Amino acid sequence: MRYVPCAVIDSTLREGEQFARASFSPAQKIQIARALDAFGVEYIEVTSPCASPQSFEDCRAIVGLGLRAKILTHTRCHMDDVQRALAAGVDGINLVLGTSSFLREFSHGKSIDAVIQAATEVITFLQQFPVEVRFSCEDSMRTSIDDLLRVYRAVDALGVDRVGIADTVGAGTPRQIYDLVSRVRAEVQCGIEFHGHNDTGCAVANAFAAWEAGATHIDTTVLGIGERNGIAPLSDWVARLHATAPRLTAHYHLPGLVGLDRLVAEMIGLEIPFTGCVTSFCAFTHKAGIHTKAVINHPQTYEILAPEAFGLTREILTGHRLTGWNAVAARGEALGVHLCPDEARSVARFIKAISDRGPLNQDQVDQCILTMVPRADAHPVSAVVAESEVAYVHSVS
Ligand SMILES: CC(=O)SCCNC(=O)CCNC(=O)[C@H](O)C(C)(C)COP(=O)(O)OP(=O)(O)OC[C@H]1O[C@@H](n2cnc3c(N)ncnc32)[C@H](O)[C@@H]1OP(=O)(O)O
Ligand SMILES: O=C(O)CCC(=O)C(=O)O
Ligand SMILES: [Zn+2]
Repeated sequence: MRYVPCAVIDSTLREGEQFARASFSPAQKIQIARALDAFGVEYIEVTSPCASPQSFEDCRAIVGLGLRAKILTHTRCHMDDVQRALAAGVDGINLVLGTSSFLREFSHGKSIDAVIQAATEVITFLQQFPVEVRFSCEDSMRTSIDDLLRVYRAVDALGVDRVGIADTVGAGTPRQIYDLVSRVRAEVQCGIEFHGHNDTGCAVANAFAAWEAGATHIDTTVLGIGERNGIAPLSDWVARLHATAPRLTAHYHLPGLVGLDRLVAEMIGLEIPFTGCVTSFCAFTHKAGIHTKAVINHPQTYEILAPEAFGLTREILTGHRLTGWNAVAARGEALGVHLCPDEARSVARFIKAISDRGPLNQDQVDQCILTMVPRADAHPVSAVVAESEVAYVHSVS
């Protein structure tokens, strides 16, 4: 299958600012924008300059950095908002207007005809300016397909650069997203941006399905931060794409991902989630003996991504009751100690027995190997683990 490229629109500085714990200072926004640009995202979306006086200043300051990434801002479909966006000097404006009956009734009160009228007024006005224009139907997944296609056809005919499909409440399944994007793909000439929330755990899968169906742009945020529990995390999206088509991630500075996640995690005062595909502390950590034996022989047995591609290294844990002699022997080699299989088995049995009382750290495991191996033949530790030995190993810090 031939995969087509897909641009990332990173919205850490817009959707991410809507995260409960986010409140970025101007300096932090600039740090994030520079780090995203160094990583190589194609677009950076920032909060509407209408949100507050500082939001306008921050938007202008980010535009003024002269980054390679295009700077977009996200505004309501309203003349005042887009005029403010133009004044901030952005490269593009991501217009949004809700089309589901929920939002038409309880948010802005407009009919679909009125939505198209508002879109026409704003998009026509923007065409005098050298800015990219995208029009998104907020809550697309809960909008009737007829209404949705009417709006997309109308704005496509007006010449927008992209339409946006927004799964605003994470309602969609990958199959539904695939079907919807395919329908839209068949109707419009312009690009298609997908923005998917993670309320039901499908954000990355849905983004992937959108791309497979013809979406040209995918929205992400660092760590997935956003309203409620957020959207597709940049690292996870890149991991997914890299595993499928590494040539499509070749232009990104992949080793920059972990620094980006750490930067934002520190700013919001949270840990990088252990579920993070690339950047979690355990993304490349192998534990159980069956796994570690095979990984030592050939990492791809239990790795779909190579940690080296992301500037990271794999870790083999040996100090626990699930360990195996192959992992112990490999650790011995790393310490410059050659263990024959029987010696490694003896040490592994010893580690298993004592780690039934709790895991050992690396120093403790190394002490087991270094202190027991010379004795392994003479006093196999297979039979009984002496209390004194247990105490000794536990006391090694
Ligand atoms: C799903 C999403 O994440 S969409 C993006 C969300 N982003 C934001 O909300 C940005 C931050 N927001 C803000 O700073 C403020 O809400 C502002 C400046 C945009 C508007 O503030 P206010 O004028 O005080 O209005 P408020 O926030 O109470 O309500 C939103 C207004 O926008 C209207 N509105 C909502 N969506 C849209 C839209 N897409 N296009 C045009 N108008 C809209 C609502 O009907 C309401 O209008 P009203 O003033 O006639 O009641
Ligand atoms: O503009 C868009 O496409 C998305 C807006 C948004 O954040 C959402 O609908 O969740
Ligand atoms: Zn959103």
